[in-house]
Formats: sequence, C-alpha cells, structure tokens
Amino acid sequence: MHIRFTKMQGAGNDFVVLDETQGRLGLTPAHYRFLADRHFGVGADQILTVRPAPTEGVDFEYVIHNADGGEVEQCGNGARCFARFVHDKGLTPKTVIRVQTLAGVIAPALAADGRVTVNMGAPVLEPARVPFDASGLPEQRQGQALVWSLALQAPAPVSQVQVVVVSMGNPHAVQLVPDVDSAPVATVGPQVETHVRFPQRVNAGFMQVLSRTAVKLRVFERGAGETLACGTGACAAVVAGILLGELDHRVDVHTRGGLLTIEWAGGAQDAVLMTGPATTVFEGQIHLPDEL
Ligand SMILES: N[C@@H](CCC[C@H](N)C(=O)O)C(=O)O
Repeated sequence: MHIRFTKMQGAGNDFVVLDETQGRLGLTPAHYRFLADRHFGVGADQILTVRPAPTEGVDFEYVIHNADGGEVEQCGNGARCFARFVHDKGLTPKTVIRVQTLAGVIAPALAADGRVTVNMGAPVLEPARVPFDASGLPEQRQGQALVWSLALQAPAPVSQVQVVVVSMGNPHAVQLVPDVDSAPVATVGPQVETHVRFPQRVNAGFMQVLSRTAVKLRVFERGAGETLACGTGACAAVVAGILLGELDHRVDVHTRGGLLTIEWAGGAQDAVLMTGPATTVFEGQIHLPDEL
C-alpha cells in the first residue's frame, strides 16, 4: 500500500501528518513505527492523523501516535502543526480551530505572523489523575507545589530525583537542574519514563531556570526518547516552575529546537496557553511493506 504524507515540525519536534478526512487508512502500530523510523521510514517523533469531527462543536479529531507505535492523549507541538496543516490544505477556512483529542478539546489559533497559539486547557495536579502513585511517599511542599522523591537505580547505585508531577492531558514529571546541557537526560530520562510509580509511563522534563521569565528545557519523551522540543512538556514545566515560586506567569522556554512561550495565570481552572512555530517541511508518498 502507498500512502501520502506531510512532514512537519514545530520547534524541531517532528511529525508525519496523515489525512484521514476522506477515509481511514487502516494503519497498525507497526505501520506507525515504520513511518517514524529514521532509517527505513520517513522519520518522526510522532505520527499525527487528522480525522473528521466526531461530534458537533468541534471541527476535527486529531489522533497522536508516538514513534514506538503507542497512541497517546496529547501533543502540544503537534497541535500547532495540525492547525497549520488543516488551514494550508484548505480543509477549513477557520483560523481558530476546535479539535477533539483523547485528552479533550483544545483550540489552536493561527496568528498573522505564522505562529500558532494553543489553548491547552487547565493542568491537572492531583497525583492520582496524572497518573502518579504517591502512596507511602512523604508529601514535601515547596511554594504551592508538591515535590516527590523518586528512587532510581542509576547513574549512582541508588539515587533520588525530586519531581513535580503535572498532567497536560498526558503525564509529565518535571525536575529542576542547575545546567540543562550537562543534565543526565539520556540515563535518568528512561528511568523516570518507566518508573513503577507512573502506571502509564511519563514524559521526563529537565528544566534550568534562567530568570523569572525564561527557562531552558530538555524532555525525554515517553515513547519517543529525547526530542528537540516538547510542547506539553514546556506547559508542564512552566506550571511546575510557577507553583514552585520560581517563575512569573509568562515564560520563554528555550528548547534545543526553538522557542516556545507559555502563559498560565496560576489558578486551578486557568488554561495554559502555548505559542510557537509550525512548519511544513515536505510532502511525499511512501510504500508500506506488506510484511508489517
Ligand atoms: N511531543 C509532544 C508530546 C507527544 C506525546 C508524548 N511523548 C507522550 O507520550 O505523552 C508535545 O509536543 O507535547
């Protein structure tokens, strides 16, 4: 089977985007893994699939698969690319687009300067809803944040990391580091991702605070490894930093792939706004091997 695709990126977090508005392609997790493969497929951190609106009150449905083939609830950089895709393909004339995701409805808005702002909804902070199993762990507070100690096996035989857990529809564990460039993302990231206290695994963020309005962030993503940027990771990190008392309400997040700006007023019901780029790289057609 041959399928058409569009390759996109948002702050270097890259995507294969598929159009299922005219019918399902019938892809399996093995197909998504093949498309994401940087040697045998197209190469991407996530595969985004655009479908018609499943209910009234929304314009489309957008489905997200990680590079490992697993379907996930939310993707912030993907939401901006989704909006650019449906607009540039002429699938809608709207510039504010309501889209159903597994995590609920979000609303990307295209700006005249080419950037996209997404209302990502309110963060979820109750550990059980992240989900995070906090049973038996001492509750430590810093500012308004709950900080949890996780025991890891490496790099030392047993070491501890302190994390704030946040859901932006998908789960995040954010830790503060003094220098993000030398942070042990490749060794600690996978251990946090698969830690037994996160029953659905987790995206592991490493944040260096530069000032009250600027941070540097790296994220070891669940199901994809370290990416050049993670939109929901940037939202979660800024929420954690505001709750910790370290950040103001509008923060520039410097990732290895570009700049994201995150705003959050700080109330439990307040939505997080994420602004950043969304770019089409190329379009193509690929043969999906029969043996997949
Ligand atoms: N890159 C994304 C997040 C994609 C999903 C994530 N890896 C997960 O498993 O939750 C973003 O920009 O938010």
